[in-house]
Amino acid sequence: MTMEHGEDCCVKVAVHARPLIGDEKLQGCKDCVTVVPGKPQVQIGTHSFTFDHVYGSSGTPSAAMFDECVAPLVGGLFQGYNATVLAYGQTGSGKTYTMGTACKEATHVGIIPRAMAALFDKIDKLKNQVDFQLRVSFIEEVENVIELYVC
Ligand SMILES: Nc1ncnc2c1ncn2[C@@H]1O[C@H](COP(=O)(O)OP(=O)(O)OP(=O)(O)O)[C@@H](O)[C@H]1O
Repeated sequence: MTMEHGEDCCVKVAVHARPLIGDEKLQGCKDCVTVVPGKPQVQIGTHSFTFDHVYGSSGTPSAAMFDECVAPLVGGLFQGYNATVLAYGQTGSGKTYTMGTACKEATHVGIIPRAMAALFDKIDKLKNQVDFQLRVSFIEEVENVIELYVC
């Protein structure tokens, strides 16, 4: 698939490469994806792939990912822009972890709780000037069953 990217494109693609997890280490798996330092690029074998953003497994990628990719979209909501953030990847690649809907570790806060905190922070600052109405829906596919929650 070819996708135009850059400042002018309204679709941005960020990659979050996760480290090997317990079972993979036990099975002797080796990391095959290398994040190229200083570039939004991953290397697999001799092939390089460039994206809008690439985050490795060190540091606090979800904080940087939120600040660079999602915070501007939360700001845009208050200027009337719509935005969608979706996680795509094969099973076990880290979508739930990255989005933060299964936060078990206090040290890892994913994209959704960060977006909610930023949203309510902004609402709190503007609440004396504007009335806000919030509607939340949450959709998750679990073993081919789609669950939709609307609050
Ligand atoms: N960046 C990361 N650092 C450390 N562990 C991670 C990271 N990303 C994912 N993991 C771990 O990898 C495993 C799989 O991640 P996760 O459940 O988020 O995958 P998924 O893409 O949502 O899978 P599925 O599509 O099957 O629901 C989990 O044990 C998770 O804790």
